[in-house]
Amino acid sequence: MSDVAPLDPPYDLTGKRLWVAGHRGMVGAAVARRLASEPCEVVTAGRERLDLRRQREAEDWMAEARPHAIVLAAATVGGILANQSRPADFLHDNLAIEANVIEAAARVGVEKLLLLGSSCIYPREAAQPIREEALLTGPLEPTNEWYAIAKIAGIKLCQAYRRQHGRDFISAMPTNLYGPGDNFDPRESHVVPALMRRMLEAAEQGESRVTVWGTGRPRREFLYVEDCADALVHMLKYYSGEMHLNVGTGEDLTIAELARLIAKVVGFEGEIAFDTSMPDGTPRKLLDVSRQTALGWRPRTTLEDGLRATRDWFLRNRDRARTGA
Ligand SMILES: NC(=O)C1=CN([C@@H]2O[C@H](COP(=O)(O)OP(=O)(O)OC[C@H]3O[C@@H](n4cnc5c(N)ncnc54)[C@H](OP(=O)(O)O)[C@@H]3O)[C@@H](O)[C@H]2O)C=CC1
Ligand SMILES: C[C@H]1O[C@H](OP(=O)(O)OP(=O)(O)OC[C@H]2O[C@@H](n3cnc4c(=O)[nH]c(N)nc43)[C@H](O)[C@@H]2O)[C@@H](O)[C@@H](O)C1=O
Repeated sequence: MSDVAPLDPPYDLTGKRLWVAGHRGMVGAAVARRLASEPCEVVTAGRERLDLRRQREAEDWMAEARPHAIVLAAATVGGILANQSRPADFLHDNLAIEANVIEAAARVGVEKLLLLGSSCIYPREAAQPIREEALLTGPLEPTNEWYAIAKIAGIKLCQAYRRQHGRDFISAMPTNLYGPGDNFDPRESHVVPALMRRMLEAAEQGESRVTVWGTGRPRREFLYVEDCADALVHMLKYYSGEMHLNVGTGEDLTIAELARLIAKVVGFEGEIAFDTSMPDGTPRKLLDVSRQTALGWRPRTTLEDGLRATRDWFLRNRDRARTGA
């Protein structure tokens, strides 16, 4: 038995103004696409006008836009190497964005706010599958502790504003995501876009070998971003509570298995080598998705189908995808 049940009646999006913060990013763009089929208005502002690390800019925008609800998908985001090499950016930027948006939202009386966290908030050695209660029960994974601390602070801000000011601010902890709009820059990216691009280019150039970072033994769970966006909209409508909620598939695989699947999807037939001088990161982070299931949501896209759709998006959008070029 789960301790969550869908809100009845749900939070009604009809006629509401929803601000998607981070609408040009992979998740924010998918949320904006998903909201197009809801009876609400989506408002957005680009970073050139609104840098959410600046409190004044966040406050001025909130006073002007007056959203009823917010999906906070703006963040400094990156894969294992980006996290390791830019600890100050990952800690400072994310703390500042969360604090500024949440405080400004509370001031103007925003009805509902959904904060995006990440499965890296959990202890490195958490029991698998990871239940929400594992938060703050042990040491974090060193490669991403800076980012994790900021995301944990975000969860706590939502809880604190709920307790002190009665705000319906909730938080979602998605597993590793991938899909259209992902970052394909090799130093910044997560594993799916990194390997997809490396293997596509190797196949195109007739290379016989690609290198995968680490031992290939860590296990990861991957959720297609369009499914994630659907889960987030479901949460907005059907969830209210202090507890952060896991968002995932409940299934994982090793990085070596993922590499073989990506090779199949992009048509790379050469050798897959492992560079063990690169970090493995967390050995495993499989989410327990019982609460998500109890809320009435489950994912639709298989990993192989999602990888095919991501490949097709990348091939169609090479000129505008983030590649670090
Ligand atoms: N990708 C993943 O695997 C996972 C992501 N998440 C979470 O989902 C959320 C979105 O991630 P994702 O879409 O992958 O990341 P992206 O890097 O694709 O998008 C991040 C977005 O945030 C915006 N942004 C960053 N800094 C600022 C700032 N200072 N002011 C205003 N806007 C800013 C970016 O704007 P611009 O376009 O101008 O750069 C961009 O639109 C994050 O909170 C992340 O933690 C959670 C689990 C896994
Ligand atoms: C979503 C999550 O993302 C980050 O954590 P992570 O799960 O470790 O993310 P990752 O996708 O970068 O790596 C997954 C695994 O894959 C291996 N791997 C192989 N080859 C490549 C490769 O070429 N690039 C990358 N990036 N990883 C590779 C890599 O060594 C690791 O074992 C957090 O920092 C944090 O930001 C967070 O929340």
